[in-house]
Amino acid sequence: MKNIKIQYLNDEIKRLEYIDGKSDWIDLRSAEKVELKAGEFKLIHLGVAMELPKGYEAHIVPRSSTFKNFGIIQTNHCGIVDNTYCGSNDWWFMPAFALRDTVIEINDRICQFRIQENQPKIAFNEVERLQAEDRGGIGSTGKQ
Ligand SMILES: O=c1ccn([C@H]2C[C@H](O)[C@@H](COP(=O)(O)OP(=O)(O)OP(=O)(O)O)O2)c(=O)[nH]1
Repeated sequence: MKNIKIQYLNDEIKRLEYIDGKSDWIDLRSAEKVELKAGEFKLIHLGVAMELPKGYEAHIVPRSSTFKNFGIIQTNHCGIVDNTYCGSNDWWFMPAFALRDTVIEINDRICQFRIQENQPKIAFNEVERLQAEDRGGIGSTGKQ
């Protein structure tokens, strides 16, 4: 079990819930009423800021139903919340692009997140030519 310090924007925001035994992804809600026209972009306030456990980051993705419900896509596809994004002004946002006119109400569940351990430290060792057997590049296994 990990404990996460969390700050909410106001009392109106429904509190986050970890639902044991279902999906371990946690739904995030819009903290504002958002009206977007087709083709508009907005960083939608998610109403939370968190101090993630040491050595963890968070990944934010849309819910599967988000496009059907709201006609928006998350422009960064997967948002990464770094461990250092942990202070009182470090609010979480969903960067959203509307493909149709849409209205998102306060507390609508628009995306989801989970925490994940940081990768190990990495050193890049440059070589002239890799010696491992190659796969023939992208698309080499065909269509079916
Ligand atoms: O969907 C997202 C993605 C990121 N963030 C926050 C957490 C993250 O730690 C910070 C910066 O994200 P990132 O490093 O991906 O963005 P950047 O464009 O490189 O901004 P910065 O200059 O702040 O690093 O923004 C969100 O709230 N939502």
